[in-house]
Amino acid sequence: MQKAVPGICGGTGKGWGANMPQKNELVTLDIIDMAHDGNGVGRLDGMAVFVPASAVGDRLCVRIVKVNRTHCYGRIEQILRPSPDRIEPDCPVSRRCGGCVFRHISYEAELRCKQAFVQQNLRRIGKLELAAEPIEPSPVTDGYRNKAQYPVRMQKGGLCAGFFAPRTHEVIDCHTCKLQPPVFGELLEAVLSYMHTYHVSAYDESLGAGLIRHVYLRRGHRSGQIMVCLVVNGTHLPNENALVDLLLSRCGEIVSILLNVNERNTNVIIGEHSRVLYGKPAISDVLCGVRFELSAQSFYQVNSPGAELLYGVAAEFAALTGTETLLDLYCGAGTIGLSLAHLCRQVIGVEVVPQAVENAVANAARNGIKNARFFCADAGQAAARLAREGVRPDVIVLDPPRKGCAPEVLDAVAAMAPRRVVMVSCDSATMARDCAALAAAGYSPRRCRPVDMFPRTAHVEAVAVLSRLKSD
Ligand SMILES: C[S@@+](CC[C@H](N)C(=O)[O-])C[C@H]1O[C@@H](n2cnc3c(N)ncnc32)[C@H](O)[C@@H]1O
Repeated sequence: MQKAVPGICGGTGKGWGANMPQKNELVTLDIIDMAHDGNGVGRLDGMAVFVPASAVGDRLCVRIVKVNRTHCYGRIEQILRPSPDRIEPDCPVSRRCGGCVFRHISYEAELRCKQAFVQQNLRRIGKLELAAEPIEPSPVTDGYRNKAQYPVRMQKGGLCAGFFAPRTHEVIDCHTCKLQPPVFGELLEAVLSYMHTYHVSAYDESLGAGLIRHVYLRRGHRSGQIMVCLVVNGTHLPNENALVDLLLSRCGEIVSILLNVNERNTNVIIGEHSRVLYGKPAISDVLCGVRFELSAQSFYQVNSPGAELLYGVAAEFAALTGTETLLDLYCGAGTIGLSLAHLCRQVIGVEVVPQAVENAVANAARNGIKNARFFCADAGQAAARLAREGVRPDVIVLDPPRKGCAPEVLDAVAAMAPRRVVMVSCDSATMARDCAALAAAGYSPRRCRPVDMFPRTAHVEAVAVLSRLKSD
């Protein structure tokens, strides 16, 4: 336990003993670990204190800002002795926007944290005795995002656009983000200037009124093609031609300008229907040597050089020989399956978003890939149906959203008895849980390797492979 140090951080000097820390008290704290959301962790009488923007090795004067029964939260008042991992943060809003929780430590230190997060999840959640292989660093750590979704709101009498502050719908006004290419900031400012000129309103979620909700931008990393999609609480915008002319005058890489209609009271950003204001309904990009068409609704990994690494690890773990049937569940626009199609006999892809499936089908055709077919269905229902129909894939790739696989998906996967299951996941906690469920169903987790797809943020991707214990 660290006692408050009188004089240094203005603490009371009292020993904590069995006393609970009190809100607003100042304590001296050594940071000894990192939590999965990027907060540093210190201990007061065994009670965990979570401190944003701290680093292992820091000695801090911390103000207690929230006390719960088992843990509390603190805010740095003074750094008494800095961690050797510390660097000067290079973003003025990183603390407030909550995206880049690691801007204050070196990338090497961030990678060590992420390696430990994945390892802890395998052990604590999955109860798996599997050593995570060394993390693959991202080839790029800034400007890597190929997609941005800026909320637009009226705040304090002015137009604001940027990012939601953590756990709120308060918009942090920020037009440039180090994780995004600079052209995204220029396009956002063009939209705001159009809104000023033509008095176009921003969405007000408390009233369900106002027009522009989000500015959604996507840029093909290899192709350079840009999509500008305005998510609108309505079907039309004033002076649409002026908006198009302004955007095109600011950026020569735009191939698609869309008006996406979202009139629902929902946190889901993109609505179902889009109208083309200029160019094409989709952009294209090249990933792993395959050209992909991408609509606004289609999932596409946000860090393209990182995605090539990720898919490379998935390919290594899938160990295809050319004879296999590969089932790609949660396939998005078909990126994993199509990048592996030349290594197997056939690919079956399943995805729930219709526009992504349309993209996947078109992507197979435009790349001359004839051994891939795609279904629009819920992964659980499709897997159960394929299992009932006697489809026996040799390898199944699972790349679910953050919440992981539904139990019925894992049951159907086990019923199809593939030789190997490759799990690709952006949440190693749910991945560990799902690996444990497959282990209970007769699969042995063999390897796991983290891949850092999201530098400077708390997120990390991981790939695992499990093989069937019983061969029949
Ligand atoms: C993490 S993304 C992976 C997509 C693709 N494998 C890739 O790397 O681009 C997860 C995908 O699962 C889809 N999805 C979410 N829930 C689903 C469900 N219940 N059934 C099928 N697909 C689902 C999402 O639309 C998204 O495309």
